[in-house]
Amino acid sequence: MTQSLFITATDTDAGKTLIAQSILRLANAKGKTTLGYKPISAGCQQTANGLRNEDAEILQQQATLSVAYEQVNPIAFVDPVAPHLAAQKCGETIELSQIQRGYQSLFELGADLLVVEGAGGWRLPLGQGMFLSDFVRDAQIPVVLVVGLKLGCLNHALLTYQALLHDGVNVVGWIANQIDPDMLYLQSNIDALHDLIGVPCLGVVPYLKSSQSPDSYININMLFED
Ligand SMILES: Nc1ncnc2c1ncn2[C@@H]1O[C@H](COP(=O)(O)OP(=O)(O)OP(=O)(O)O)[C@@H](O)[C@H]1O
Ligand SMILES: C[C@H](N)[C@H](N)CCCCCC(=O)O
Ligand SMILES: [Mg+2]
Repeated sequence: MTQSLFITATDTDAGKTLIAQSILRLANAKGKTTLGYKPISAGCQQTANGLRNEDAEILQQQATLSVAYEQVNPIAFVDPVAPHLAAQKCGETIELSQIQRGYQSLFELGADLLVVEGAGGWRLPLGQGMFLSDFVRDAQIPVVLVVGLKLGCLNHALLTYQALLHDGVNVVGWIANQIDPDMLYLQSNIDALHDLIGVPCLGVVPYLKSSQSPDSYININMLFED
């Protein structure tokens, strides 16, 4: 049975891709078969093969099962902005049904783990009164919340956690990810997050040099039954 996970965060640039690829690597190392899904990307390069987004390429490369780029990332925009605004500029609308179909087709491949990376934060607007969170809620995908550790993250983390609970999704855990190398009162902030968020912490990732891996700071054992 496929275990799906949706990686959300307190904000864009909080570390969703860093954590998503780490979870894939850790699952691969346990002998699991894996797939990644980045339903919507904004911030793409135009290539001879079409639009390509770095996050989606990373997820595609880390997965053990090989699928076409368009399956990993069906909806892509050039401009690195809110996707529904990029869509508007192109005269397009983002369809929830396309996101759902893409998810279903990957799910049916039967990997042990399917890691889905959001875009921006939890309540990402898709336009027409819809949100990416609607897809996650309806598909009942368990959620991991990445908290980008920087000043202001307590409010962002709590608002996101409250919205997740309000939406009735299964929050399997949260991961603290230090994105500000000089954050003051770092440990006190992490302690406050432990107090505020009522689900397990799956890891605390320090600020990393580009050559360093987050893998040893993350524990995925509780994501799997065996
Ligand atoms: N712990 C860390 N230490 C150092 N740099 C980090 C850390 N976490 C993330 N970064 C860097 O911060 C940037 C944003 O991280 P990342 O791309 O994972 O965020 P994201 O939440 O996936 O963003 P988006 O919303 O664009 O998908 C990247 O350059 C990444 O390498
Ligand atoms: C371009 C960026 N890196 C992300 N892919 C998209 C972030 C959208 C944020 C929308 C918002 O909540 O304001
Ligand atoms: Mg990302």
